[in-house]
Amino acid sequence: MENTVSIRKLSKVFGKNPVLKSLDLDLEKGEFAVIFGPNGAGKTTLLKLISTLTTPTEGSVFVSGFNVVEEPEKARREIGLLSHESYLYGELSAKENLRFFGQMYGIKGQKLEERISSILEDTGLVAKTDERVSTFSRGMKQRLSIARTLLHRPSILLLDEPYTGLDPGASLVFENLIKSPEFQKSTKLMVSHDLERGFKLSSRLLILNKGKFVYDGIKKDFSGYEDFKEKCSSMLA
Ligand SMILES: Nc1ncnc2c1ncn2[C@@H]1O[C@H](COP(=O)(O)OP(=O)(O)OP(=O)(O)O)[C@@H](O)[C@H]1O
Repeated sequence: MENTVSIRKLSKVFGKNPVLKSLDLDLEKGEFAVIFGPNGAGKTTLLKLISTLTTPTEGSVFVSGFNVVEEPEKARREIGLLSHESYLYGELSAKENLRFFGQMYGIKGQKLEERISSILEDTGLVAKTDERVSTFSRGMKQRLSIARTLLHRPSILLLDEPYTGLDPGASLVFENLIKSPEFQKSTKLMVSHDLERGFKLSSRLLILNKGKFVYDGIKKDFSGYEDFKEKCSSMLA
């Protein structure tokens, strides 16, 4: 099976702080993996490295075959990142924001307009299409962030604590979208502190602790969530 994320001997050092220590990871196409781990383990740093927001100290990351350091633009087109940061422009309308991001991802013309209409509908934002984002409620901004993440139909979804910032309505929109046929085939890597939700959604479970994977297994190895919690919670401290 094709690997859509391939990480080799990846290390990241901030100053004198070694945050990620020679990580290896392969994600197969369509896999839904969740990374758990204590505060400061390096989870967000790992997602930032995959999404080209920061660069490795050592090692390599390939996204759908593109080296994130050598071909960051091509790698970025493959990725949708949903995190606490909305990356939206307050002075632009919902549509203008999506146009901006769509163009950045190389989508143009009629195709872009169709994608924008469709994702605004999916996220329940049609009535807000031409309104400035600075006037949006927090929930509306969250919905638009989801739209921005999914607009270019990324093959890889990187989800950094996606539920932390989402209200129940936006959570539902998000879950329905990632379970939809369009995104079922995309590879998903989620970072979460919510063990139960992460366990339920994913097929593969990873635990990162002090910059190293201390567990890498599949959900089927456990009889259920309680079993997972019992066997793995000691690794999360
Ligand atoms: N830009 C940066 N400059 C310096 N240190 C950083 C930077 N970004 C992260 N760090 C440090 O790297 C370590 C790992 O941070 P990271 O945010 O990746 O952890 P995390 O596992 O996502 O934690 P949490 O669960 O608390 O979000 C921390 O010690 C943090 O202070």
